[in-house]
Amino acid sequence: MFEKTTWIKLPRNVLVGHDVLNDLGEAVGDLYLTGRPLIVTSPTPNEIAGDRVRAQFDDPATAVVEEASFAAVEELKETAEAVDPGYLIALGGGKPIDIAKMAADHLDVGFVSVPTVASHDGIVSGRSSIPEGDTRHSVAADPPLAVVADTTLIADAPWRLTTAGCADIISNYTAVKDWRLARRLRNVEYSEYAGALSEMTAELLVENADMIRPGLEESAWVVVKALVSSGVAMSIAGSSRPASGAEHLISHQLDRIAPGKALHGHQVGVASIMTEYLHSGENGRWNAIRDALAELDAPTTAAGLGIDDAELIAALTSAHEIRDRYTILQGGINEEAAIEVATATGVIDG
Ligand SMILES: NC(=O)C1=CN([C@@H]2O[C@H](COP(=O)(O)OP(=O)(O)OC[C@H]3O[C@@H](n4cnc5c(N)ncnc54)[C@H](OP(=O)(O)O)[C@@H]3O)[C@@H](O)[C@H]2O)C=CC1
Ligand SMILES: O=C(CO)COP(=O)(O)O
Ligand SMILES: [Zn+2]
Repeated sequence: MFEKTTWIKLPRNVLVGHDVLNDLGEAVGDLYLTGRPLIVTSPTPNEIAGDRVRAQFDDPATAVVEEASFAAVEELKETAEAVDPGYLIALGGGKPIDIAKMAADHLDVGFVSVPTVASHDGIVSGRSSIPEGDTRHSVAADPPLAVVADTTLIADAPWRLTTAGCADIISNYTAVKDWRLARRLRNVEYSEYAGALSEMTAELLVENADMIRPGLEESAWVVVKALVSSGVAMSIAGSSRPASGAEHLISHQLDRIAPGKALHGHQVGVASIMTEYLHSGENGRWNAIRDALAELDAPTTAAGLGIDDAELIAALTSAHEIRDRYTILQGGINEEAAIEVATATGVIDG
């Protein structure tokens, strides 16, 4: 008997463009939600856009989160108990969006994502990534009911956050290679649709890297659209597989070994250069990944990430231990081989 079931949860409305923050109320109205909104934001986006958001709703409440942590999720749930919102609106970067996403799941209400930076694909996905101690938990949750991404705001945000978003997308290229490898060697469930969408998104960004420039609204638009595609690919797959392979394992290890030194997207970008080399050897496309990152002003070396060579090698050699996800690093890479790949790709000087 045929027993497969596919349940894909996707945002219903995705609005990307010039001044679309002014259309947030209308986009939310179109979702037929009831009750008052609780706006979950952090200090800077609250200052930049909080009033414009509040002005579009009756009786809105606001919670300002300062850090991404499980304690912040619990605190937000307590606020929600007092406020009794019908839904949450997450306004800001990954920090308030992840907190709102997780709290919305626990509270069994929907949430709307209003990113003010294009820093990684978590701003549109159904996954929260919350640090706790020296580990990072990747938690499944429902994706946003709608995404409203104002490219005017995002184009004005710090450029390094946008280049991190680009690098997170470029890393999908190796994530899909790892996923296919896992399908071949471990019969891991694989979605052709999600794999193709994710890969195409990364390819498009690599091809158009020279057109993505600071302060340009059109560039913000290209990057946000790519982040949306990547989030959709994860929703189709029902996991982060299309966007998270060995390069993400290395980045998650760097978060433990060298916390707070570099942005998530920048770390996965540098790691992706090396995992592409491991997949395809010296004649593979690792230099196309490196060149696209460089074109976008994203780091391509350990030094560019602000981490020392020993930290990078420690992350490479231990990345396979942190998660049960089959990748090119399955079984681990020894120190000698790690130094070899990092040196051959110019990530360390050797
Ligand atoms: N769900 C997922 O798949 C993933 C989630 N993450 C998580 O996301 C978080 C990191 O994401 P990131 O977006 O960098 O985090 P933040 O939300 O902390 O945003 C980054 C910085 O940008 C500021 N900011 C936000 N909007 C603007 C703007 N329009 N102009 C100027 N500054 C602005 C914030 O200020 P301020 O703090 O003052 O508000 C903050 O200092 C981490 O918590 C990480 O764990 C990372 C990768 C994947
Ligand atoms: O960052 C992500 C995709 O870009 C999420 O992946 P993880 O599941 O590894 O946290
Ligand atoms: Zn990522």
